[in-house]
Amino acid sequence: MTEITPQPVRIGVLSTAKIAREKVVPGLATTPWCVVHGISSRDTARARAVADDLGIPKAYGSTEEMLADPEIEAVYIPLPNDLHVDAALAAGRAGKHVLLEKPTGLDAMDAERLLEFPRDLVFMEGYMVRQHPQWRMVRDMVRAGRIGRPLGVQVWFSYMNDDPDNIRNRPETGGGAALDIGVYPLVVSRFVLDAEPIRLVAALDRDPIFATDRLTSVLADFGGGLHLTFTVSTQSVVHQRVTVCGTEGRIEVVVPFNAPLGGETILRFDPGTALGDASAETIVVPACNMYGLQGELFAMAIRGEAVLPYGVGDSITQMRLVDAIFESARRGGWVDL
Ligand SMILES: NC(=O)C1=CN([C@@H]2O[C@H](COP(=O)(O)OP(=O)(O)OC[C@H]3O[C@@H](n4cnc5c(N)ncnc54)[C@H](OP(=O)(O)O)[C@@H]3O)[C@@H](O)[C@H]2O)C=CC1
Ligand SMILES: O=C1CO[C@H](CO)[C@@H](O)[C@@H]1O
Repeated sequence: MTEITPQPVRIGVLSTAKIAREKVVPGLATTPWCVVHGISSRDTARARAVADDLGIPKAYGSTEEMLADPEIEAVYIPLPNDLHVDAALAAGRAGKHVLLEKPTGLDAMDAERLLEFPRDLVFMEGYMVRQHPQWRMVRDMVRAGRIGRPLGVQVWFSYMNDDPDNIRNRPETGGGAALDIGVYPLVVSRFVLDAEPIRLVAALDRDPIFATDRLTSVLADFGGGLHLTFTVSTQSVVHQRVTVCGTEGRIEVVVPFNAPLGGETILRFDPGTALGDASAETIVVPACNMYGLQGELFAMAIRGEAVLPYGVGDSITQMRLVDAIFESARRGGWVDL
């Protein structure tokens, strides 16, 4: 049988962001479904230098220049969070499909503007964790009843970043723990539990200089005796771990969010018959590049070879949850969703 070679989707990368240079562009090179054809920057020389470095044919000195190029079919948007929605809408107006970095924008009102994104173009948000097989495995195990009746998800996710110039430490660029990483516990628990939170309560601590939330803890009630608890921090020892617990077992996701690219990852399944980790079984998840898998799904959807399970509606839901975190912290109580 002849194998059909896809016509690769020509993607333009909208900025020389660190995530683009270090992870997403190399990830996109792992799939035959797309090719990075151009990169733009506020600075033409920077775009050219990064293009040469990464083997990208075209470089542009502005977003507008790249969006005007008919050779670019789709764009990947790794801009500061406050620029996400405007850039996605501009790309849509130019007829380009969009892969938008998380979080969608600054808040739900910002995200709702994406309802104007053309329906005949593909829109995908870059929650790369949903493409990692380790999360598919966890969801399959939960669905198969391996942990009995699910009761809750517990998450810690933190890093140390005290650089005042970093977009994560600037309120005007959508900085802070909730927006940068609080979105991940929400997205993975909604993914593995196949359920939505009905209310939440949150506490947060703001950096006195940056004014961003640097330590944010949330209890989200999914109803029916199902809870998510998480803490995220931008100024803590680096750590990330997720435990999904049920009546008959628990699954620990050892590197849940920044899973190594091209390296194995580990899940631990523990039926809880002995204390500590004594009864835990180690499950090795084969190496993969989740940014490559994400780009492949995006490109396949553009070519009509895949249907995306999430669209703008899901992005708005995520941002409503983040809004509720801030509202709860402000009001000091439960917020119904
Ligand atoms: N999914 C994931 O794993 C990750 C996602 N992200 C997301 O990607 C996005 C970018 O993050 P990150 O790579 O850390 O950010 P960077 O600060 O490294 O990159 C942002 C880029 O945006 C461009 N830019 C345009 N206008 C501005 C402006 N006014 N201020 C600053 N930069 C501007 C700059 O590129 P230029 O100079 O070329 O114009 C800059 O390099 C964020 O939304 C973040 O949440 C980040 C890391 C991982
Ligand atoms: O989305 C992201 C992936 O994780 C990082 C933390 O380790 C974040 O800072 C980044 O924005």
